Amino acid sequence: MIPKVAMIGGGSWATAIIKMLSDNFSAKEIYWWMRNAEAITHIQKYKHNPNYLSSVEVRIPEDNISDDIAGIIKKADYIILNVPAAFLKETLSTITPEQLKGKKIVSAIKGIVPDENQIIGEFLHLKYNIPLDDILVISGPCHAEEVALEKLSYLTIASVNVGLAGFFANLLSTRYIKTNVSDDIFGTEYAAVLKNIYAIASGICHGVGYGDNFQAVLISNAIREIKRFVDAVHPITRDIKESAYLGDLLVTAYSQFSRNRTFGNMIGKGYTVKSAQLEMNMIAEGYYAVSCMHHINKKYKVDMPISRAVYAILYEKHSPHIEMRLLTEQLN
Ligand SMILES: NC(=O)c1ccc[n+]([C@@H]2O[C@H](COP(=O)([O-])OP(=O)(O)OC[C@H]3O[C@@H](n4cnc5c(N)ncnc54)[C@H](O)[C@@H]3O)[C@@H](O)[C@H]2O)c1
Ligand SMILES: O=P(O)(O)OC[C@H](O)CO
Repeated sequence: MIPKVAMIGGGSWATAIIKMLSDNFSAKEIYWWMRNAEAITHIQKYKHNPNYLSSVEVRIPEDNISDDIAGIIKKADYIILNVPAAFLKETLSTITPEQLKGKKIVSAIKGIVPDENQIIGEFLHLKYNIPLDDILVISGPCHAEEVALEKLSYLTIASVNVGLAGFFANLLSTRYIKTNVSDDIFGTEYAAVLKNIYAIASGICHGVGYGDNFQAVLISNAIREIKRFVDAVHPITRDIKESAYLGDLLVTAYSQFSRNRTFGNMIGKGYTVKSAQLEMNMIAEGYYAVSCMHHINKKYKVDMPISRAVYAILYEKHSPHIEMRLLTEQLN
């Protein structure tokens, strides 16, 4: 049977994954939901997303693109969730567990559901009764902008059902996309959430004037912070140096394309949170994630000085200069 894959979300990562699915040679039907009706009309007419990665040619049938989320979900057996975590509940607000029953749900989101303080897999399992065996996670290191340029990139597909992860990985592989499979769904998700926070820290440091030497210290402390946290939440044997953990942290903390780093840089340079957000047409997930992590870590009590400093700057209005100066005393 030909797999039917639906993309939920119209941003840059959604556009990049649509490109991968289209460039992959195996037979499949692709459906695409986005909330912006004007963008849909534009894509149907001109074959390009007007708002994100507009150089990417969209080669799916016009009728397969719609703003009717229930209709799109009904047609597909693989549903890729790809809106920022802050909007996931709102996006799925009209969808019932019954409508998702029997479908494989793939999270391309790197964030935490606000209020629930749950990673996406947990949220899908608890709120929509999706069996863990039917949940998959797509992780990087991979930036949408480089996918658009067909720069060689590696993805990790995680699921407790590694056979399913392997099958789905084969739908994404192309000349420029290589895929790995992992069974560490919780560690992969949490590491992806945390690295956005450390990329904000990296941007703040750059913004207040620290150089590459200190940034290297910050990031080597950040990977240890990630390891402490994922080991506390889901203690299995894992190599934190694998690309899905360390690689994802490095690309987000150093890349010119990173929204989180760009956002942090603006905060370091003195922008308020609101003005930095207005300046960017894109979402820095780490801003929302650091607040959720602050609450989640009340339970685990893991030592996370970098995450705590970012929270203090973004949510308690502490001075980036002072907070980063205090942080330097805690790193090694
Ligand atoms: N861009 C990347 O390179 C990349 C890579 C890996 C993972 N991700 C993850 O993919 C997810 C989607 O991010 P993105 O990069 O595509 O986002 P983006 O910043 O490119 O686009 C923003 C998206 O948010 C949507 N949006 C904005 N306001 C909304 C609202 N009120 N309600 C519903 N939707 C709204 C927009 O329609 C658009 O789809 C995030 O979790 C991100 O961490 C992104
Ligand atoms: O790299 P950023 O900061 O654009 O974040 C988006 C995704 O989380 C990348 O993995």
